[in-house]
Amino acid sequence: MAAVLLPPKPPAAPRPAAYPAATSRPPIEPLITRAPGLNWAGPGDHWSRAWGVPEPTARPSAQLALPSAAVPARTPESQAADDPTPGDLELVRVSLGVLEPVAERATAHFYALLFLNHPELRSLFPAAMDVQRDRLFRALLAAARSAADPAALARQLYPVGRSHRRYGVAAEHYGPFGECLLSALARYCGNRWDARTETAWRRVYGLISRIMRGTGEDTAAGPSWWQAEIVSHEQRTREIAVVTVRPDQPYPYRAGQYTPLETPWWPRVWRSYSIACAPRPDGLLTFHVKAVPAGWVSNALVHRARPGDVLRLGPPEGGMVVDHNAGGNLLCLGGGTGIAPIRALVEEVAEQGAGDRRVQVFYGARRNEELYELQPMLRLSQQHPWLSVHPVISDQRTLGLAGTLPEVVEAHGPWDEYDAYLSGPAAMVRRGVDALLRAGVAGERIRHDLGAATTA
Ligand SMILES: NC(=O)C1=CN([C@@H]2O[C@H](COP(=O)(O)OP(=O)(O)OC[C@H]3O[C@@H](n4cnc5c(N)ncnc54)[C@H](O)[C@@H]3O)[C@@H](O)[C@H]2O)C=CC1
Repeated sequence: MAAVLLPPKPPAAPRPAAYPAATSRPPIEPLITRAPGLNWAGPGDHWSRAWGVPEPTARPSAQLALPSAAVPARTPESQAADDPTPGDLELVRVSLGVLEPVAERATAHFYALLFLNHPELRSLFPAAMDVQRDRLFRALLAAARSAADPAALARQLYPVGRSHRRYGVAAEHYGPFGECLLSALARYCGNRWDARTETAWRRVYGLISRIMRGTGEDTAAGPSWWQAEIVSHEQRTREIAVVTVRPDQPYPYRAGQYTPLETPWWPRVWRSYSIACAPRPDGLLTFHVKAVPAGWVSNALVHRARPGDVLRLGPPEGGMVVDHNAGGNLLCLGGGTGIAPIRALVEEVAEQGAGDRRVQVFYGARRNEELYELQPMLRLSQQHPWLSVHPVISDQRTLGLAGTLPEVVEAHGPWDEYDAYLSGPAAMVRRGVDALLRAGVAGERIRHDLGAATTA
């Protein structure tokens, strides 16, 4: 019943080589500057520079430079360059067991050391560290657990290395990260920390940082971020906006994928949004955004963003894509703004040719007025005889089918001849998967990117 992730294919339509530069606008004051308690790093930090200059170029690798009483015959630098031995991996595994119960305190100690000894690195992190706090440290620990399988480790670290590039992490930062990581580990491993354990961790961290630097410098993989100027901002309801942007260079993706997005109002805070259109010849991308309570990015996008403002996009992610060679019928459940990727999938089927496919879209909301994308979806169904669009309302009894999406779709089964795509609130997707399984859809034919796209 897990999502089936297909590898993305190159975009169908060729794109122009470059787009016009973003319109010049007065600088935006990040909202974080009005919340001094959140520790805003200030103008001139890495984020600010990221908006004005090209991506960082690859610099010579920095080696770990730790004061060490480890193994006298070897320098710390040369130890970090060795691959870990089976004995090293066992020592790392044992120390991870010791660290697990105190991971929270070790994390806090790691960041305290990092920001105290390297205040210039503070600006690589979001102003509010609540979500971020565990991320880097936990990612490093998770990577250390996988170090026995270098191929799996490389797969695990590839997206991490790529995303660190858009956070402004450069090759020379890996030395300070490693230095503080080892100090935090040493402190929280207590008397289980000795010279051999330190050497083992140096080698494991050396391996991790070599892979991360390699993926970060993999320019063949394309840019690690795009600047994208807002070209239209349509307020569909009080809380929902449809935002269209023009990336500064071609942005290859597949319908059904989502993109990490950063606004100038909340530097270094990235949220994922599904792209609500199939790749277009003019290269524009559309997003559906609902302002949710305490959602910094979504509120800024709905209530502040205007044409001319410039966002940053990360590379596309997600595998909720259609296999156009397979040709089966498609059943799509879009709940609320979860209709965004469903619309993109329908457009892509229209471009590629539906053939014998039938496509059934169940589009759910709590109230009539929240079906903000119903008219465009109905127009598509009038243009394409293979497409049916069914509005579903759960909290009113006035329009379309009555009930929650999972209930209604299950009642209209069986669906055993369909591939299913779900997008919307997490609870809806989970219940939807269960309902589809009961309605005869095979688990491997159910696709979603649960939890990936967000509106916060
Ligand atoms: N903006 C985007 O690009 C995307 C957004 N999403 C996610 O979609 C969600 C959309 O939120 P809203 O528009 O506020 O949706 P909503 O809360 O108004 O609900 C939309 C639909 O889902 C059903 N539903 C909600 N909770 C349910 C439950 N527990 N069991 C069964 N059905 C349930 C409702 O009955 C309604 O039909 C957000 O969580 C967002 O993160 C997902 C993919 C893309």
